[in-house]
Amino acid sequence: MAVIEARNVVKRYRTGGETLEALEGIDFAVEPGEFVSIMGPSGSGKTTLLNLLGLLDDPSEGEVRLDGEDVTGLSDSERTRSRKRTIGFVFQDFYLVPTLTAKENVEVPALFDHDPSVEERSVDLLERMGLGDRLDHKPDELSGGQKQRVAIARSLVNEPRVLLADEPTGNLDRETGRTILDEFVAITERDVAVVAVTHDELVNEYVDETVELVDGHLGEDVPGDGGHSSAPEAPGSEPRPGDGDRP
Ligand SMILES: Nc1ncnc2c1ncn2[C@@H]1O[C@H](COP(=O)(O)OP(=O)(O)OP(=O)(O)O)[C@@H](O)[C@H]1O
Repeated sequence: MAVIEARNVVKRYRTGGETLEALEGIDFAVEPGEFVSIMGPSGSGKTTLLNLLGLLDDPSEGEVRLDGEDVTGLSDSERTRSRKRTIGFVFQDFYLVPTLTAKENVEVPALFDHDPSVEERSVDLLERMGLGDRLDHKPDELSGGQKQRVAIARSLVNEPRVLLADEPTGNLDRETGRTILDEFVAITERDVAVVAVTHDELVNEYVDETVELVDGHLGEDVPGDGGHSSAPEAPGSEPRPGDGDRP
């Protein structure tokens, strides 16, 4: 069953007396462990769709389902709870807190849970991302790719089942982009679904499927290269730093 699904979703924005239909009836679903990219020209509705899938915004019509349950009618607090339990976000600009260390940044989404295991989870995630020797570095002491990996670790701290990423390789050089995409593939191997909005063709070497958005419509689905099962340059199944410590 799909972990997250949009059914016939329409999104209209009203500004200055005008109505713009940004999404015109979208059906989209992602299964656990699937890696899907959403591509399309600027203004085609990609971020709008990602925000709806991430329960950051409500559709004007249609349904968004988490684990088969329609979440469109939920109250704000119920929706926040569902979002926190199920969904992690990776933003293009990282949004790390400059005064906090890498370890503290990863702990931020779990801060109010008073969960004593959060520090251990943070260290574990950063080690998995190959940042075991950068735990106490602040963002301005890290490279772009390292910052992105801290942001990915942070998105995973509440053990989400879906990771939504907006232009995850947008600010990175190619080699660092590949490292990040390898991380995503490794995450899907833990049954987390990954949805990435992107303009970057490199992403398509790694995904199971690419969907095209054009003017608020979905075009044809294109099977990806299935990086995590076949592409030799996508070694998602290789051991990652820190994996050896895991049971
Ligand atoms: N809050 C808003 N209010 C009014 N119009 C909006 C709002 N957000 C987006 N739009 C409009 O909806 C359409 C889709 O925008 P969206 O940001 O989803 O596109 P996108 O495909 O992510 O674009 P890009 O690749 O440039 O980020 C655009 O025409 C945009 O101007």
